[in-house]
Amino acid sequence: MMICVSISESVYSFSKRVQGFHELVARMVCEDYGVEGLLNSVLENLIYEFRFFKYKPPQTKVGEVGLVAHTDGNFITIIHQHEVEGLQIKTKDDQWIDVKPNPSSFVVVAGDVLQVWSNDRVRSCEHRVMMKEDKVRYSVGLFIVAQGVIHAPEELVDDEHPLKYKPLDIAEYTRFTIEEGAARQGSRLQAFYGI
Ligand SMILES: O=C(O)CCC(=O)C(=O)O
Ligand SMILES: [Fe+2]
Repeated sequence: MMICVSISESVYSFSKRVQGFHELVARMVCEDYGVEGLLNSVLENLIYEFRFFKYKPPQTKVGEVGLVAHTDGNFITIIHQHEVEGLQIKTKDDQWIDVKPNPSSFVVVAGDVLQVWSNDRVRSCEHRVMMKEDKVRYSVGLFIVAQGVIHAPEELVDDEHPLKYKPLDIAEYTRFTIEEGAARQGSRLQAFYGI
């Protein structure tokens, strides 16, 4: 029982710190696009889900897929890998690059909802897990999830950036991403909007 209490306290305090880091990232995004006045309304509409992942060592060969390529359907995800590598990010020129684990580093992954909110200024990032070492792999992620209906603020719509997406109903999009599953080829956001 004591162990449970101390684990839940540790998880809570760790996730609170990562939440603080996310708030900094959100501030940087808003400042970068000249909409710092919107920061509070963006943050107010978010909830935080902390998830733990455990990947078995590769069953047949080293270099097995642990998690298929996908973009996250939420706003932003912050990932931390514990010791064993595996996370890969796809670059703009379609190259997969390894993200090496480091005790003090976190990976900030833009999700589909940030792409909609930013009117395509920030693109959701394709990533996957490749099991390259013959070891169990642990990672944690703080999934920052928007609620309600998300649309690009008018400040981010202009002649150079015409409105790209109709308002996104998060509940409807979540249902769609669950039905499509992570294994779908191509962008779920594009499929949802039929573009
Ligand atoms: O385990 C990881 O490093 C990534 C997990 C992930 O991308 C996800 O659950 O969406
Ligand atoms: Fe992901």
